[in-house]
Amino acid sequence: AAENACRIALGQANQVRPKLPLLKILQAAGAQGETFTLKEVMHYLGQYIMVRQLYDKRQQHMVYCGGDQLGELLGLESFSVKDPSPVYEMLKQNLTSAAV
Ligand SMILES: C[C@@H](c1ccc(Cl)cc1)n1cnc(-c2ccccc2)c1-c1c(C(=O)NCCN2CCN(C3CCCCC3)CC2)[nH]c2cc(Cl)ccc12
Repeated sequence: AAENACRIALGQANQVRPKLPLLKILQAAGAQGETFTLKEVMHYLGQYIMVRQLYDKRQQHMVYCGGDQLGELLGLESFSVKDPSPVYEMLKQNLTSAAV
């Protein structure tokens, strides 16, 4: 009924469309397609960091992304996963709403 239609519409509403530089990073981590939920974007960025071994093996909350496309996108040499603000800042610049 109407609430279902609304739920379906809202379900679509939380899709985001990464800009090309971010999309390339997500695809390098195995992402398919061009629109994602924010949760999926975070998952693939985490996978990317692991696959590219950008985190410090001893201090595993530290990510050293200088020299990597991720660092280019963040404008950072490194960051701690304990302070997500630079990542959210980057996402604000690199995600557009995919609402129909
Ligand atoms: C809470 C969450 C988070 C999520 C977003 C943010 Cl902006 C900060 C923090 N988080 C906590 N540690 C990590 C992390 C740490 C090192 C290497 C990879 C991921 C993550 C990140 C995830 C993720 O999807 N995390 C799932 C569980 N993680 C636990 C850590 N695990 C690894 C830790 C290093 C050793 C191998 C396992 C992987 C699964 N996605 C991210 C994307 C970015 Cl741009 C940065 C960090 C993460």
